[in-house]
Amino acid sequence: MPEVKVANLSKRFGDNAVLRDITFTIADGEFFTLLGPSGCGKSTTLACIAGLERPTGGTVAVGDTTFAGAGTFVPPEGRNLGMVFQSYALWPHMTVAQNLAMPLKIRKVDRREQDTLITEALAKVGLAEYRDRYPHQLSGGQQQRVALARALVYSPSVLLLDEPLSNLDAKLRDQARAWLKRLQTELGITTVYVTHDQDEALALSDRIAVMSKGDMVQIGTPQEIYETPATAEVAAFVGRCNFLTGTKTGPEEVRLDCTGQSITVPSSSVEGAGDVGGRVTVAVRPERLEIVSTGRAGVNVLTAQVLTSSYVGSRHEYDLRLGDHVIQVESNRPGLTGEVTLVVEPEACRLYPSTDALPEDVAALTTVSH
Ligand SMILES: Nc1ncnc2c1ncn2[C@@H]1O[C@H](COP(=O)(O)OP(=O)(O)OP(=O)(O)O)[C@@H](O)[C@H]1O
Repeated sequence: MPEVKVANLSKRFGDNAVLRDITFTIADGEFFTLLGPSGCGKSTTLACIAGLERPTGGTVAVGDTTFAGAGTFVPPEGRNLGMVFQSYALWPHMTVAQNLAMPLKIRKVDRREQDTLITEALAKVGLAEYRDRYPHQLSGGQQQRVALARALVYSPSVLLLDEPLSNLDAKLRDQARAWLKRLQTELGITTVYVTHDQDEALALSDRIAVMSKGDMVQIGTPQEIYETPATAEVAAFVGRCNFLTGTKTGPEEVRLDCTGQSITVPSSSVEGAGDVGGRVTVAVRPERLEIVSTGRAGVNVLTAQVLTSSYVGSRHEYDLRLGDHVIQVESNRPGLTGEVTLVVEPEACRLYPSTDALPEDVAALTTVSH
């Protein structure tokens, strides 16, 4: 299977620049996810790879073939890419087998060969027995598998999936996610996946590309994206995160605005957050904060008040008041109320320049009125 190379891709709709200088290379067999909030340009990027949109600038190449750029534009039907979109768009008046036959007819595959390919594709998605059913006789999950089989039936070089699971209910979606991952691994097909669901991106991907307002913000493995987000915005978007503003008072010390207390932080920080005297945002994940027995001494011991608690099966989630801030903490300790002692391991903290914009809803969540 070939590599997918997108270089300096830009796209404008009239005056609106929706993609700016997007560059990434997807390796053979990789599961690569474009992740970001609604409107950031994920689907447009995928559409430029598919040939459904013509880029304003930059290049798109698969293997040694340039599909777009330098005066070239190959239409979608010339690209041999498999596509599945949010609405599976099966033809309702055709059986499963007839749905799968359509792309083969368009490619003028002979009838006997068609039959073999349809049987193979349905076996891949576990629906060999369903070839004569109509779409309305299938569950949502099964319809989505048929859509996938229809995209695989002509052996595409790359699979492009745009929110293919978003029409499924939560439980079915979890099952479909696991199934899709197994299938992709078995087939070893290079896959570009679009989602705004961070859990889905973390669970499925070999690498994730996080986009924001038409820019590529970070590309990395799920672990890199979650544990070392490049910006506070990525930290806020991928997983839950607390943000505390303060002033850097030493190479490894920040005085927090919310309590006036100083905490020890790692000496390494995101570029622009390193200068002593500068304003910073400290980001820390809820599961990296620890509620301990009162009276504990040591580094980064803070006092907070329990505002609310909720039991979510595998753990308890607490909203705590820390000075004039609300922070979220995950804990195994049930039934905590009143004052609690909190430990913030220095290594759990990540520092960003405080000018790093946070989404408004996150900023609003972290402040409490007195
Ligand atoms: N055909 C079009 N004409 C004009 N503007 C468009 C067109 N298609 C997309 N846009 C705009 O481009 C921007 C990016 O859209 P895109 O669909 O790529 O975002 P997205 O990240 O996939 O969002 P979502 O998750 O909501 O699908 C949006 O502001 C959108 O309104």
